Amino acid sequence: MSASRSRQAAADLLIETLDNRRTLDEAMELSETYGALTGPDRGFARAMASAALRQLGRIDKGLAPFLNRPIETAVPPARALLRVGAAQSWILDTPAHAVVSETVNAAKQWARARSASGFLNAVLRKAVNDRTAFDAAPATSVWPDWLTVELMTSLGVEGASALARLQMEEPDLDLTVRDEGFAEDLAKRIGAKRVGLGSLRVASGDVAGVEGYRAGDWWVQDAAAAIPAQLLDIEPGQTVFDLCAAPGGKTMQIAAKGAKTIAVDRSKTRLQRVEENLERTNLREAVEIVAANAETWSPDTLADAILLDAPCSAFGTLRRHPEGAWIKGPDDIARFPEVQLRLLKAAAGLVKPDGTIVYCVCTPLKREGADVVAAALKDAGLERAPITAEEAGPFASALTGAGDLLTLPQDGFAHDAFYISRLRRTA
Ligand SMILES: C[S@@+](CC[C@H](N)C(=O)[O-])C[C@H]1O[C@@H](n2cnc3c(N)ncnc32)[C@H](O)[C@@H]1O
Repeated sequence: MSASRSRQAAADLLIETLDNRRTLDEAMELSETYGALTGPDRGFARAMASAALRQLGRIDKGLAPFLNRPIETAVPPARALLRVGAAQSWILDTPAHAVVSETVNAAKQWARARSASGFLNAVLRKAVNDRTAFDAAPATSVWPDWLTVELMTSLGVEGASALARLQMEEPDLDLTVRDEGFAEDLAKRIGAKRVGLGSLRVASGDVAGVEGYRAGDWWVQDAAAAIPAQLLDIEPGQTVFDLCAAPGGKTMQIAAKGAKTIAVDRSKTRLQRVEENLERTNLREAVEIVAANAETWSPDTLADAILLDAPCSAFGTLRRHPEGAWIKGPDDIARFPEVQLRLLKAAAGLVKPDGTIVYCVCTPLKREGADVVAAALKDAGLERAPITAEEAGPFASALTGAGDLLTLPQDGFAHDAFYISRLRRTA
């Protein structure tokens, strides 16, 4: 019974994400079937849903030979259970008899799926014995076709393929340590590897169980996401604006360097996360939190430095949030370059002459990275302050000819894809 409940919960998570266009984190909050599970059943349900989302396009290609209609035409519970069954067999190596019997049982016990149980049984019995089409599907078919074209246009065929292969692996957990001086010691105690510019890496798992969580000694932040704030080169006491700050990963880095930090975000809900994160890490007093649109916000003083982590398509974080490839479409991401350019131009007016702006986006799409920076350099009173190989350290191979960073799998260890440019106000 509990084995089939975990299959039903995994399928429910897929319906919440793919049909109702929510993130997997939101789905796990909302799904009552998932919420009712405990212990290993809950962990297995999450693992099945996560594996299915991570390789969704390949799974659909793998199932296609056993279906006489496109999978999209199946009713949502049947479609979701098919994908859950395939993910168990082809990715999680669940024994064939358990895949078929427990996934079909899940359908029989689920009113909305009951009528599809015979169909599921027939398809899954074939699928567990034949993964040929799944194995033959190219890595880039983890994404919908339109996104593969987008990523190939920005990164080339090999670059996009490398990103897709990375998405198929379960990512580790990266931590940023509040007090850099304790990083080495903490790394030893929790058995972490040092990666990037001072991040610690542990296997993914229960975050709150890692030593130092409650004391606020560290926070979760991908090794590439930790770079932008490091490039600000802040002196203690300087005024730094963190525009687009929530949930506050980079705000904490800036505050931990002793800067007078103003964290601006237009989402009051997301600013609550900033507040919680600052409280937990004992950095709350160093930061003023402002709910405002950074395009029109007019503070009393100019900043010594600004970090602008602009809203973006977030396709550089698909290995952590693979559902992003399926719940966003071309129309959802079309507006970003204009918004990013407006925010960058606004930032140029908020920093002192000679002051630094670090612009970053967690996407490898050229039109949200290099193209936005090129447009701002034309008429926003900014010049590039190229990032040096010494500053980039293990990310040096990610430096562009112009001195920006585009962090991709080429750096030799897995991390998110970010575009980062450092600019200076000229007058
Ligand atoms: C990529 S996230 C920022 C992540 C954050 N810097 C961190 O490291 O944790 C982008 C943020 O921009 C905010 N945002 C989008 N448009 C904005 C605007 N016009 N003004 C201020 N914040 C904005 C969103 O609410 C979102 O929280």
